[in-house]
Amino acid sequence: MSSTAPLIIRLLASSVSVAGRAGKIVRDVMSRGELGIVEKGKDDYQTEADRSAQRCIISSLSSLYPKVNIIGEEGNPDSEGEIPSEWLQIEADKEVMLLECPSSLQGVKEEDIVVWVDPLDGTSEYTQGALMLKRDPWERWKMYLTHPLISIKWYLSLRHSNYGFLEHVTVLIGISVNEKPVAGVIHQPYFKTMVGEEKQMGRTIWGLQGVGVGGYIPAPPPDSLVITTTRSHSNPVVEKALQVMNAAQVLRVGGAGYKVLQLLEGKASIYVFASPGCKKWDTCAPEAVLSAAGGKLTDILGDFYKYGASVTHPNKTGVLAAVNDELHNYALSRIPQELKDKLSGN
Ligand SMILES: Nc1ncnc2c1ncn2[C@@H]1O[C@H](COP(=O)(O)O)[C@@H](OP(=O)(O)O)[C@H]1O
Ligand SMILES: [Mg+2]
Repeated sequence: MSSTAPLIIRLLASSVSVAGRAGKIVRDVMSRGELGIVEKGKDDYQTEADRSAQRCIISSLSSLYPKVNIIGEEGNPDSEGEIPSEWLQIEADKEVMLLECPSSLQGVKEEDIVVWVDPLDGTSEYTQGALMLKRDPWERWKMYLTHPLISIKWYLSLRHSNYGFLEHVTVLIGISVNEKPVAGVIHQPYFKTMVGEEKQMGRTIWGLQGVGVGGYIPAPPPDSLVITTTRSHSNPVVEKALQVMNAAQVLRVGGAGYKVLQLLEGKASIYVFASPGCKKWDTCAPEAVLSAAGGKLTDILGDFYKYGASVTHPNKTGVLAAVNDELHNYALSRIPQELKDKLSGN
């Protein structure tokens, strides 16, 4: 890797590369079929894929950037010993290495940076996708019996299912400088593309403040108002905030990363989640990519989250994101004050 490129460019290029490696780990765990689901808290689960992908990302980035503070969703992977050598990714993405660093980020030092890692955003969708992959009904039933996330009603509806939920899964790496997300990576391990006759799995979207975004084809917002929100963590307050938006359609999908992809690809124009639940690792990379594309991500009160090393992890006052300032202002103006008070604890 050229050591003359500015640090932010090298770190973003390494993050693009390691996100792809982590995505392969996510697919490999699924192919082996043993997900190793652990319940971390209410409606909060972790699998072998979350644990291994995080170890790959943190070990690789910290071997290259030892003074950068890296915070991951799954705690401290150092306690689990050495990682397999094939997980250590030290290559940097060649295209990102060619980017021009904006002058405001040229002098950034490792000590100024906090990296937020969500190794597998959309864990509910990942585990539910695993169930769909079991084509043998007996195998499915056995997995269902050990599966804490799925209701019997949902299980019975599987007859007409497809593998769609796996597309909601993303690997998120957000780079913040002086508390602000300035660069980010959203990798989609199950995105399928055809390269000639060959099917290729996975794509990586990146964003850099002052430069722009890459890895996907941008599209304008839909003509009518389409809102995207959670499909697995709803509650009455979340629903109330959706009702007041007057939307033509509500798109319920998994993961903060995938919801921001809906905005970037012109499938929705606003992302509303009026609830605590998301954490800094869920929103750092999506915020960085969305703002590099001209959008805005804040809490439900319209305030930006801060991403310094000492902040608390939960995003207590929800998420409000839009493809541009005008739609963000619109959404903010629709949220009733009593709902804002409720979330901010007033
Ligand atoms: N009520 C809740 N409890 C736990 N986690 C929540 C939550 N609401 C949102 N989250 C987390 O925020 C992310 C996006 O959620 P959602 O898909 O519902 O929009 C998910 O990240 P992970 O999948 O990485 O855990 C999810 O776990
Ligand atoms: Mg997440």
